[in-house]
Amino acid sequence: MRAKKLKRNRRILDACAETFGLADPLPVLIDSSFARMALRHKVNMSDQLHRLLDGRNLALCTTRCVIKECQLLGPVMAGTLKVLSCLELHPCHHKRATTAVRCLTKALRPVATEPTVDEASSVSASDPNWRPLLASNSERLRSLAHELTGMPCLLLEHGQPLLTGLPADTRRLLAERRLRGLRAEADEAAAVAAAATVDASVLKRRRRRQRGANPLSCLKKKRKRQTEQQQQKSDEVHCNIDNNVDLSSTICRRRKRGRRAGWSRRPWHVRQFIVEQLQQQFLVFITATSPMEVDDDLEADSGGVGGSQLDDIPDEIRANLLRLVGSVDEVESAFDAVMRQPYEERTADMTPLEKAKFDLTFLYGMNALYWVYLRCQGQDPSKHSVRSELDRVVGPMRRVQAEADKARQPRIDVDAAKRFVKAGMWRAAHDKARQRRLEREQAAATAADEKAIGDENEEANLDPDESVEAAGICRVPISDFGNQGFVLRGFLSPGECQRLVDSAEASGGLKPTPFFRQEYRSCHRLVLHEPELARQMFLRLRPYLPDKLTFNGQDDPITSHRVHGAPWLLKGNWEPYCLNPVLRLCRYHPGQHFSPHYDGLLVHDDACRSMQTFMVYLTDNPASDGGATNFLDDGLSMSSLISTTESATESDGTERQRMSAPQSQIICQVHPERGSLLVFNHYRLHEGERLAAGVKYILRSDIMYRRITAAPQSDEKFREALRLQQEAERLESRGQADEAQLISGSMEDQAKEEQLVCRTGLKLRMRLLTAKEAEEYFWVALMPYSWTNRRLAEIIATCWQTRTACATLAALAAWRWRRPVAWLLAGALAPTALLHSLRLLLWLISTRQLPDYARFPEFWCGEGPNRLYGVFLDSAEAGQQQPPLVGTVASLHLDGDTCELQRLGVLPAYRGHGVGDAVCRRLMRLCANRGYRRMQLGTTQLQQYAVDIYERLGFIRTDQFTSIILPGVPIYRYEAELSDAAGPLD
Ligand SMILES: O=C(O)CCC(=O)C(=O)O
Ligand SMILES: [Fe+2]
Repeated sequence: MRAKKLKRNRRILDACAETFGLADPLPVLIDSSFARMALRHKVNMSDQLHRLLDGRNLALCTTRCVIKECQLLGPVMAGTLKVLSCLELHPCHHKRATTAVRCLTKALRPVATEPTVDEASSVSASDPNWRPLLASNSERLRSLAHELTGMPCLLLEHGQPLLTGLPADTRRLLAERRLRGLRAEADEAAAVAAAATVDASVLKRRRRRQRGANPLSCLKKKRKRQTEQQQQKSDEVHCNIDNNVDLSSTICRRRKRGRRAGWSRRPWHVRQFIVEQLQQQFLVFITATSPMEVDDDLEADSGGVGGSQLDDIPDEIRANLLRLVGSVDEVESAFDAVMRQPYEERTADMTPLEKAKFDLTFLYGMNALYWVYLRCQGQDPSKHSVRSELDRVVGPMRRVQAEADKARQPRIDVDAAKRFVKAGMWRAAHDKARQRRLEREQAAATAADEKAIGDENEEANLDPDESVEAAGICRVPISDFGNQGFVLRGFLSPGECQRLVDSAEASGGLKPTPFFRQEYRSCHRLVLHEPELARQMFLRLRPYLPDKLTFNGQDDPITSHRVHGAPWLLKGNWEPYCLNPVLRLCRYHPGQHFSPHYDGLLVHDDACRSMQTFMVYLTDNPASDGGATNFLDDGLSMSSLISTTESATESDGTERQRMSAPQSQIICQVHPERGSLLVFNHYRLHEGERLAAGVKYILRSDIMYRRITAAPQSDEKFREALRLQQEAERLESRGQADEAQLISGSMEDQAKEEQLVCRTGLKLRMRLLTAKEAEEYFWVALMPYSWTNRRLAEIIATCWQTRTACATLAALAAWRWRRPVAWLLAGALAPTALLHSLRLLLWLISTRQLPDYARFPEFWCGEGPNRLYGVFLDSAEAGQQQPPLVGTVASLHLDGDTCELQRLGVLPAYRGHGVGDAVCRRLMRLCANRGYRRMQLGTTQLQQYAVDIYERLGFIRTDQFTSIILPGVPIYRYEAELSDAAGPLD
């Protein structure tokens, strides 16, 4: 028999002996299924079981009822009967034979071990340690035996006897015993501490004793010659871990053999080990800190330590202790949840990706726990081999995450796109062209010229015969937009437009846009990836685009060029170089529209980004049918747009709500003309007007620009900071908080700041706080409240103070001159004043009780993607060491893919510059990049500045109510979709 197997069996039996004590000889109850198998495979039961069970003395026995049942089964069981008859009889007390299962179940029950006088047997059932092993090939019986005895069982598999593992209850019992042992040790330490001063050496010795290789390591161990002392030390560690479990070899074996059936049991030991170690540290710490008693139910209650003892511990230590106990509990319950189900069962329904994620997370979790353990020991885990172990796991985790991310980007409807291509109606022209070229070649007429034309169009998707060049593209300006917006009439030929429309319809992929409310956008869309078509359209467009755009970094680029972006990132010359190959084909039916918006932009990096929208109308829609593209004045409040939300009954009888711009806000209109191209800078507020009749199709893309001059040297640091910050955010949003922390840590302080220019050219420094900074800046969180407070006070001053003063004066007058009118006046004013004081009081109380207010540090400083992210703004006056804080904004994780914008506040002196818009837009992008799809917020009618900002940014009011705190003041709930906000930070 293999040594490993023997070792395992020995460990199991030792554990049983430690938990229950084992009788000698060890009774083995054999049932007919086991005996039958033994007979079939010619197994000598006493010999083989003796060897299997580590050479222990065994007493093989059976019961009368088992034999009786065999007799009843007749000649089939004759051989088995013979085998069973050779065994000793365990007294089963059944005067009338019962079924073997019932009899064995009773025999296995510890209470059934009382001997009877009349039944002589060599099996000593009077022994209090009498706890038999069941030998049975019946699974049902074995699981019953596990429950009743807590002992492992024996079975025969392919003629080989096997010992099953320890039942879960026994393992738990064993762990408790060990924990109790540890407590006793800790109590001893307490006694020593009480007798003399704290014996620091105890702690010191413990700390040294635990040092050693990471038992969770999967790396190959370096063979070292151990000194006697080291050997002793490692023995101690192993005896602390578990007499029977060598964790490193366990994990290694798992890696080598894959996940066999026994795998799921192993991490239980790991968990037990870590939990024990943490608790042990905790106990030792408490006993060493003060000579007090440690409550026996330490881990049972919430705090873990009795109230009176808690009082003796200094505040800062107490909080840490309680957190430690709480964390240990959490760890335990998390592991329990995972371990409750066998591995195979738990992962049965998982996709390979989910399975890989589960495995890696588990591995990462175990190593992370060991990291915690080392920290508890006072060691620096970053210098320990657990560090390399964690690093090693992170690589595959990243790859798995990258795969998962891919799955989360179902932007292009691949099937529809394939059908679009397959339908090939718009490619027909290309095939036709090729055919003609071949014919022409064959005819060898005007070979050189024609071949040149043919080559040019070889891969063309656009129709060479319907060349718009011939018809002439006509450039038409829009208002005073200049190069920032114009129309190219006849950009696509009618045939090209029709083929695009037909192919889109044939693909069946035109669907409502996901994540958008119908009130906001009701048209249908097909997203395509067509690099060749994009390339050809760009070649046609290129002559009409400026050769370069120049940003000097001084002027306000947003007003002069109307593109999104920070000036320091835009500074320099840019040239148009391609169209975004991701094309969006939209269809409007009567009643459908697209509310006022700014188009999203595509940023590859700081040298390559989109700046202009490319939009071709594929249909003619006369002005009387609506459906124009309206350019809007964005200097006006968005609230006017919201207020024009209207409800209309469409021709099909459906009732539709729609947000649209009022006439007064429209600067100019472009009516759809088949084949016309509309080019305009992204940062132009516009809308797709409601279509009244007919069908409208458009094809949309983005014009990409790239840098032609080097980025300014001085901005190197900023770019690096931006890259690091994005990387940290990416990691953090994937739950790799530790790594994100490392990256954040490597960012220099100054580099963490970004420059932001607001609408009126005001430059600000914007800062994303780290958890640590957030803790330090905690007080800042109160600012928006104090502003609200001030605003409220202003309101109240106009009524409450004046009314109180009036009421007091009236009362004085009435008292002095005894005028009934004054009495009446005082009586009328006093209750209103009282009511307002009451309101103020209520507001103050509720402010302090707001859940997010109370838990603010927790949100700011908690790990993981649920954190609240804050952006703080300083004025960026040159040379100012400590620039004043001018505003805050933050975001709070709500649930799933929804977050909440909170604490937007801009000092009154800085309002009206577009600061609020800029930071909110930035926050929306940050949140969208983190995977949030929706952002909600709550505000009141009193905060008109904020309301305007939200509405400008596309937030839609979803609810309105009044609360007891501010009676009569409407409270609004707003919501915005973030799906278009995602993208690299610019
Ligand atoms: O349909 C229109 O006229 C406007 C469409 C639009 O703005 C867009 O798709 O982004
Ligand atoms: Fe648009």
